[in-house]
Amino acid sequence: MTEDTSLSTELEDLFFLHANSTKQYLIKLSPTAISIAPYDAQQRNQTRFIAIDDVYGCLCMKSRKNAIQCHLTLYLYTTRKTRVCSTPITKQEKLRRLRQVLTYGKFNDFESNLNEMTKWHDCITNAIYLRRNLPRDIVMTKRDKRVLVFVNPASGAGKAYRLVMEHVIGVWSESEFNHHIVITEYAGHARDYVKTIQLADWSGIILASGDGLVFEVINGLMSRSDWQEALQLPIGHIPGGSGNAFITNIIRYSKQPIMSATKNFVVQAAVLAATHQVIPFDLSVIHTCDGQRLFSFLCVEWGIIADVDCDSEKYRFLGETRFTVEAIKRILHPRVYHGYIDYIPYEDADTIVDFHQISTHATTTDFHRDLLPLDEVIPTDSTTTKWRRINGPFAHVLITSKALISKDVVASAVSTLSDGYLTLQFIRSDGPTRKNLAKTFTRISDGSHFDYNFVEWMRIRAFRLVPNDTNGNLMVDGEKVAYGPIQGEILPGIGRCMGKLPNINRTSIDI
Ligand SMILES: Nc1ncnc2c1ncn2[C@@H]1O[C@H](COP(=O)(O)OP(=O)(O)OP(=O)(O)O)[C@@H](O)[C@H]1O
Repeated sequence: MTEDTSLSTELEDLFFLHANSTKQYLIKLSPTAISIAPYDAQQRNQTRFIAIDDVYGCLCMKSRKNAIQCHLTLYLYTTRKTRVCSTPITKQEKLRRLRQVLTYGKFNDFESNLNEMTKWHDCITNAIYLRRNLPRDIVMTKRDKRVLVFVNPASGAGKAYRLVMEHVIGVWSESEFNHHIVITEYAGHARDYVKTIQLADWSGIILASGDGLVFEVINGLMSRSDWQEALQLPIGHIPGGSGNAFITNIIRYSKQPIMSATKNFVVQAAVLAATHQVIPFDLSVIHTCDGQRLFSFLCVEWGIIADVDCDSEKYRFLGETRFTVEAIKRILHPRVYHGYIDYIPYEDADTIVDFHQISTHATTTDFHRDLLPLDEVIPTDSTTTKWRRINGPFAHVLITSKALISKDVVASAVSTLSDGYLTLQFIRSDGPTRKNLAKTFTRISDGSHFDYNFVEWMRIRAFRLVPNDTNGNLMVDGEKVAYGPIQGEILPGIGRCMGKLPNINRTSIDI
């Protein structure tokens, strides 16, 4: 990494790199980096740099070995290139959690050294805060507010609580991330809770859970009369469920590699939450045949994926593997889904719709730009309306607003968090269905199933899906809803999440 000389250095002083060492280092802090150079001028070519973007926390501690010295510990979460065994030339990007202890003892008494280190601590934490580039409203009113964290002890295989205690609390202590934990006591607890919170008391909401609690909280916030203000609270996610699509999409958007091991994935999400930026994400409004209006952040499933999602509930103890087990069963014994899909194609000009311009007195019914009442037939004459119709029968129907619907299912590879459209994909059941489904499920882990011409897909703005049967599975964000006609419409960029902008020029460090 080359130093950006246009940025002024804010602090500099002499440190040891650990308590026993006698070798001194000149350490400089700038708004973007910390440089560590041997004090001996002849060794200055050994200068190393730590990007502030890689530092998630910094704490002052008394040295246990020397009564007057004070440690300044930097906590880092950084990109490193590691060699992949099978291919000696290729290097793979890995995220590593590291500590760098800087020892300070310039003064002859501990208090003076501590005062100096407190100044360094404040400057470094301020530099981290500024790199987060938070929206003005949050900077002005919420800097010292706590984040409200819901932990669902029933999530996934019942592991969310343990994961939080073992891997999240430590990261948040190191980053001095101000939070308040509520352990949910019953289904619907988080929804009830967010309906009555004082919005001004909190700087965001984090769900340590699966996607079910994310869905519940979004819908709780949308049911408030001040829903517009409520939606301004950024939502974060610690993966604790069997499906953790919300945080997976957030990390994918940041262009970080998504950690495969559960512990590493949880640490990755905890660091991201503690250093988050606020990023918009798309929601869609959904009407179900029993008169409910729901807000979806992820997908509407019909056909094989809905059956896999719903009928794998009995294998919940298997965690994420439950989906694979049920998928194999369903591919071997495929079903046919009769009905039709009406849709409005998405056009690039649609992106100009800005829901934040809706007046503060607007109700959520103002969202319905294209939807008709569910009992009214949609006219699909192409000369008079934008609506189009696709007739079944189908084997697979999926409508998504994000790229991934679970950690290893890339439903639509090009989608981001807020691109202003839904992606409709389907497979008709008039071909070799078993073979087509097997091929699709083999390649859906990276989204390349779209390369098959039997997987039809398109970008849409609104849809109505009408099954002919009266019984079956329809899922919204993994939650089962009433079976029957269902419709929805995209609400571009209306939500805010705790994410990270992709940092294309990000440089790894070497310490
Ligand atoms: N203490 C609790 N006891 C029982 N159910 C709870 C409790 N707290 C929350 N719930 C409910 O558990 C449901 C599922 O939650 P969550 O999404 O966190 O886990 P999951 O189902 O394992 O994950 P996924 O939805 O990804 O499969 C939610 O609808 C939520 O209301």
